[in-house]
Amino acid sequence: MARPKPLEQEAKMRILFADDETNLQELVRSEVPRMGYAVTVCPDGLTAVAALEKEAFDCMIVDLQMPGLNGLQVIERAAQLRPEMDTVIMTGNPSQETAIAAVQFQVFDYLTKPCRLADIAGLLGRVCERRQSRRQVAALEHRVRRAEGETRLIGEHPSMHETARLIERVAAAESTVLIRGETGCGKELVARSLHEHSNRASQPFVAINCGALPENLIESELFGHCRGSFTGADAARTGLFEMADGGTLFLDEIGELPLSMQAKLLRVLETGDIRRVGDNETKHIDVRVVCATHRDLDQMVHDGEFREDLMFRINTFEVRVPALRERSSDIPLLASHLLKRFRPETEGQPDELFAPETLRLLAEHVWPGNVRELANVIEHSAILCDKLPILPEHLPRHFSNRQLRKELRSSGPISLRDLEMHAIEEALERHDGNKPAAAAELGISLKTLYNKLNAAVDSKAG
Ligand SMILES: Nc1ncnc2c1ncn2[C@@H]1O[C@H](COP(=O)(O)OP(=O)(O)OP(=O)(O)O)[C@@H](O)[C@H]1O
Repeated sequence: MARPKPLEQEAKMRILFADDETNLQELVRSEVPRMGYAVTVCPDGLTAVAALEKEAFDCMIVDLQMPGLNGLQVIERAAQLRPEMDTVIMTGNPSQETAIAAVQFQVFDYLTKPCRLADIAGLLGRVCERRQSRRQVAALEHRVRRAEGETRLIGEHPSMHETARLIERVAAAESTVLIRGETGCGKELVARSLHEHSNRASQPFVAINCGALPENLIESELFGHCRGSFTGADAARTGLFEMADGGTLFLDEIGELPLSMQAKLLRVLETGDIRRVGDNETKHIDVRVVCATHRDLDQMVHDGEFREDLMFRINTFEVRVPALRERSSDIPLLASHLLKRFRPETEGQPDELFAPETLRLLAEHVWPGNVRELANVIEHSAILCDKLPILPEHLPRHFSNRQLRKELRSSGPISLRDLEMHAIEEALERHDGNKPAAAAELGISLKTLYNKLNAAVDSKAG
């Protein structure tokens, strides 16, 4: 007999069973709890609706022929009262009418009478599995939303308004879009926003970083493969194009795509047909492709590193996302938005969340890593700060060193040690605060770098 999965047993699925047959009522009342579920048995439709009004159930098994309200009337009412509940029909003679009603109310399944206990158990096991996968999907969606943040482009700078206007205009078109901008400036967010403003919004948005996969894997990642098509292909695999069917495929870092794959991508964009690795058949798919790059694709075309015909195919529309330093007036707004992402309970305006000196330091930074770098800085500060506002001391070390540098400079002639600090800070800024990288560039050990930073702070404190 099928057993419910442990996760669902923990939550103990609640079943509403409605049938006027007393034998079946008795059987269900005594046996279903033994399967690990809580069950409420109702002898007719009216009692079932009354139970639904009072209590929430995970699954309802309902007979179609009952006195008072019949099964379909109960289902109709249940769809209004408990839309989350899964419904199963029980019937002695499944008719076309039943089937149509089943589709209309999105009934999960039906049982044909006389039904055996094993049938009920098997069916409840399937309901469990479905509810469990739905919860897992919802949990994953929640995690993704938390990690990515909401798809809202924050920014009041005219260049961001222009980007937002372009997104709205281009979203409805089916054409491919090329998003250009520096690393971390929000290209993926723009791609998601394009998808959400398009007619495909309810379909999947699938993203891949073309630079993150070795050349030999990228084809199977994009187009899928058949079982046994290469060593290690133990099972067939659906490619990202198929996963995105009906929706949008975001090809990030398109400039990293090897030339051999560029030719294959061009073919897919022209025909809409994909072929899994090792397959002879092609499959037609309906995917809108959005690409992004931080590289100079025109120069790459010129240098023969990127196919010109592919370039023409992907840049029907271009959206340029401005670098953060070009819109530094947006930093307070963005910093507050990101702080609220890391601390969802946070409320308030930028000048309540950040000290004026903190905002000044943030505004002066050049942000080579753009909004992603700002997000890292804000996450760092949010962890260090117990009570808002965020002060300069909560910012990563290289910010407080910048402040220190300014103070040292304005206090008189520059000493050799100040100059050394200046070189260190510049290196840290260039490497986005990455100390090992900065130390390597300066030709000193990491330990020496730490010693010098600590000495600078101590001499200021002293
Ligand atoms: N205008 C914006 N409003 C709110 N959040 C933003 C904005 N721009 C970027 N972000 C956030 O900054 C982070 C980096 O953005 P995203 O991944 O879209 O950048 P990217 O340009 O695609 O980066 P890469 O070049 O590395 O692929 C994300 O957490 C994103 O939510």
